[in-house]
Amino acid sequence: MDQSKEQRILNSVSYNAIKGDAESVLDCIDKYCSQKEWAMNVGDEKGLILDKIVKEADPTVALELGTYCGYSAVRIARLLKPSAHLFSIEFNAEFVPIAKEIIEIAGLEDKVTILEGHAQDIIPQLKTKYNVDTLDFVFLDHWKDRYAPDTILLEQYGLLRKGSILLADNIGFPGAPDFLKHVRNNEHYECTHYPSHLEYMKAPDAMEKAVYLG
Ligand SMILES: Nc1ncnc2c1ncn2CCCCCNC(=O)c1cc(-c2ccc(F)cc2)cc(O)c1O
Ligand SMILES: [Mg+2]
Repeated sequence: MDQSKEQRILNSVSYNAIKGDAESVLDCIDKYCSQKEWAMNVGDEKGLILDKIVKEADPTVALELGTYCGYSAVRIARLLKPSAHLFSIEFNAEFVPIAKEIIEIAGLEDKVTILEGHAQDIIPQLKTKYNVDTLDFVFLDHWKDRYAPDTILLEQYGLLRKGSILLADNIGFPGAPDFLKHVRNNEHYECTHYPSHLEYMKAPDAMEKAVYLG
């Protein structure tokens, strides 16, 4: 059976990255996906915006929706302080082992827990099953039409606190209009728009930061 694109990305990281060096893992994926095969990692340009917001948030508990190959999990986890942890939810069973391997090559396996399943099924379990109190930072990068309903779930399950920072990928393309409608002109959120470009392409894209005000 032919290997998948995601398996080929893992092969490239495994062969070219320096073990335990998160930066080299990111550089390897960005190089492969800009020169060989496009893939839906947040990428180097939007990755700098992600870095900036993670540093600003300095989260103790972070959540990512949509792990894919683990690129943004490595990007986030490499910036976390020693006591901090990232939960990343991925529903595609084929991607989970690949992401786990890439996160391990980056030496960040102790900082990241990948939870397999749909966000809408796992979010309700975060407090009871995963001992989460509230989330300091959430990166939304899964199905674009799930951003809004899953944000509402986070609110309803008391997982957001005054100052929790949400950052959403692909506000420009593929777009997440319902999410923008939910957080903008909403007294419970303070929003900031970050224009950028689609990963590894010239096409415009953007990210949206939404700070929960309680
Ligand atoms: N825990 C969970 N719950 C629900 N869904 C879950 C999930 N875990 C995973 N998924 C399912 C996510 C599937 C991938 C989501 N991301 C995307 O669909 C995505 C697409 C593009 C794109 C751009 C230009 C194009 F021409 C084509 C595609 C770019 C991006 O940066 C994207 O993030
Ligand atoms: Mg994305």
